[in-house]
Amino acid sequence: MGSIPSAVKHCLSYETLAQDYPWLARWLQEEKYGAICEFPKTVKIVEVGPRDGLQNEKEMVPTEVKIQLINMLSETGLPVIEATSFVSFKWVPQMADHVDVLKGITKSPHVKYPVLTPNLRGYQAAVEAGATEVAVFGSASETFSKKNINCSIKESMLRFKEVISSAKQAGIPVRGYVSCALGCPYEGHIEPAKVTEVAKMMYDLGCYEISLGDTIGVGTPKLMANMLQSVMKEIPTSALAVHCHDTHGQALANILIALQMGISVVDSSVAGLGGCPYAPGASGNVSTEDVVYMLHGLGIETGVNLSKVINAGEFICQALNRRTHSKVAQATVKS
Ligand SMILES: CC(C)(COP(=O)([O-])OP(=O)([O-])OC[C@H]1O[C@@H](n2cnc3c(N)ncnc32)[C@H](O)[C@@H]1OP(=O)([O-])[O-])[C@@H](O)C(=O)NCCC(=O)NCCSC(=O)C[C@@](C)(O)CC(=O)[O-]
Repeated sequence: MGSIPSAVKHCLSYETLAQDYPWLARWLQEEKYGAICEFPKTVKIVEVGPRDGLQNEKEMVPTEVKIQLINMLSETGLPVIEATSFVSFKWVPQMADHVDVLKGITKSPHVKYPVLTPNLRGYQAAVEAGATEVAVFGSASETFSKKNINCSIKESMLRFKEVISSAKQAGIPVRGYVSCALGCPYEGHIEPAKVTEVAKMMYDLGCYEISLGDTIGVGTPKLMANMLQSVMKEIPTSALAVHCHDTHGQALANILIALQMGISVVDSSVAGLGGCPYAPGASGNVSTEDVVYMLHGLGIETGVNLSKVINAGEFICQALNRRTHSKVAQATVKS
């Protein structure tokens, strides 16, 4: 079991500790107390910029710009690029060109291009347009569920069930999102038990991966650890991802603790673009550039070429006439 600090031995039963906090137990097992605990050797980055990053833009972003952004990102080594969403154009006008985007991109055989599908109608349209992976998106907050997808959590599960059973028949993998995992713009604090319940329902329905979203970026590492600890009791760690918005500047810290707890899938957005139209106050996602920089600095492999991501970020920022939110890009690109 390695050397356990005597202070810990005296305060707590190590067995109880190891049972309740498996990630902490792993950490304590390190021979050198104080050494950084085991991080995953590789991390899969799920790039959500073209969808989450652009969905909240007020001015319509030309379809060709979206296509060029995805094509540039496809050359960076990113394994997953969320391309668009098959939602109602009345709800999210920016994603109305979903068919043209999905059909217009040059698909790399090394990249997956999932799209959001809130219901069977969206799923069918996505598949018709060539989608080979989809994502359903639920919420741990009842109010957010109603505001975002116009139905209760219970109703959303019925919709997801339809999508997932059709997808299963077609051999299409389905990812699941749980929004408001660390707080809700309408309800405030969300109990980890509620996040766990919703995540478990989606996992049991057949989502291969559950992405836990700090939709409005209110989380802190402590909240992240508490929430993950609860969810990990029900869902294998290898099937979990974190999706952090950086509203309060906590995203990298939250990701770091998630990595220390064994999470090896991280969502991020090029140039830190983003925000959900139904989550007032939410700022952009954590930037892909900053996540890649941190991961590489930790010696974690991503397969991603940082300078190519910075170029893609520069491209989209120029197209939007916007300064990048990525600190790494700001430090690297001389304007
Ligand atoms: C879910 C619905 C469609 C329900 O919308 P609804 O109004 O309940 O559905 P409805 O069945 O009553 O239909 C209303 C209209 O939408 C149409 N419709 C119905 N379904 C579709 C569809 N799939 N695609 C296109 N159109 C659709 C339907 O045909 C009808 O058209 P009308 O008769 O009025 O002309 C709507 O609420 C919606 O589109 N919501 C999407 C909201 C959204 O995209 N939010 C952002 C993504 S979530 C997010 O960003 C968070 C995340 C994932 O990043 C993680 C995190 O950060 O936490």
